[in-house]
Amino acid sequence: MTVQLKIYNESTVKEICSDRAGELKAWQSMALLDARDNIQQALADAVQFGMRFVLLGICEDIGPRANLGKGGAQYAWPAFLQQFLNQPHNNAIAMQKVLLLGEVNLDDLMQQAQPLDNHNPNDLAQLRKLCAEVDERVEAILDMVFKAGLEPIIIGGGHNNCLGIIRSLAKHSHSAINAINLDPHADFRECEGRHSGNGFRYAYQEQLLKNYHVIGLHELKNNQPIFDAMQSANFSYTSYQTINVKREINLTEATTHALQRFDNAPLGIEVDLDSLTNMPASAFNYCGFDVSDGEHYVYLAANDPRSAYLHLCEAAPSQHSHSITAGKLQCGQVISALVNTYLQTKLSI
Ligand SMILES: N=CN[C@@H](CCC(=O)O)C(=O)O
Repeated sequence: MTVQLKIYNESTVKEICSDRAGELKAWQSMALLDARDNIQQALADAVQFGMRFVLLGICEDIGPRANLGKGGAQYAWPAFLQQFLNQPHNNAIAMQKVLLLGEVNLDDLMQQAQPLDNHNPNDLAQLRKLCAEVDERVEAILDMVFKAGLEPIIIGGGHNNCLGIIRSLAKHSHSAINAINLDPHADFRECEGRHSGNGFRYAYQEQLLKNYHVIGLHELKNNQPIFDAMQSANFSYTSYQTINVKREINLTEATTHALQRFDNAPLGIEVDLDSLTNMPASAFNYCGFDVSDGEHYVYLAANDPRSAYLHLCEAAPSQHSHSITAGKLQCGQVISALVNTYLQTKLSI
């Protein structure tokens, strides 16, 4: 299979970046892949040159739409880049260790998905088939990233993309993996065709997910079969109600206890941006966590030496109630804050 990857070069980056005399911006300190070479070799060379992290974008809303949800998740990655690349560079984060790889090439699939109406059963089935194709493309790129020994940060698109990431990491580590997820939804719906609400269920069915814990799962935003399936898989959660309503346990304790229960298998850090209050997303949430809670969760999980990737998904700038411009600013800033937290934490351990 040809790897469907749009590798960024200087001109891609310059289109969205600005400069200022007397200061360095993040983009001026980061590396791009030298795409003249074979990609796998170029990634290996990047490691030799001191790269540790890879930024990879996924510009799709096929998964959320295939889950009967709303579109717009394809705009999260460019919104993130606009903010993140233009932030000033200083000693707080060694951006020299960050490789801006590019984005999964999904242009053809997005084009096929564009006219489909998820209220029409035939179109819905087609969206789910396209989502399975997205899975394959995500997996193929991550195979190269993990093989090179790089740590990916995957941004944009729906939560469906956890499956491609988990398949790749499990293959690379020759074992099922563990995942922690800040999310009001378990995304453990039945395997009825691929979409953003069943990535962890498929991973479990494929025996790629050993243990799975959801932080902030909303007791009233998941159907009973999801709770039953989570229980029979022996997976766990700490509910939003337990943390924020009854306040029986705080976010720090909930996350720390969950991390302590995992074994030594590689760990995926998952954040559904709809866990945060007022984030533009398909499942817009007025009853969620603050941005600083999200940062704290990422900080705790990134401090765990088993953590192997960060996946930030479901933000959809076009779902902002005022304008897509306001949505891009909000998604860009919040996703950047989570990436900054991850990098600062990982670089300090
Ligand atoms: N990844 C999110 N899944 C949720 C929300 C669906 C939506 O409204 O987009 C779910 O399946 O319930």
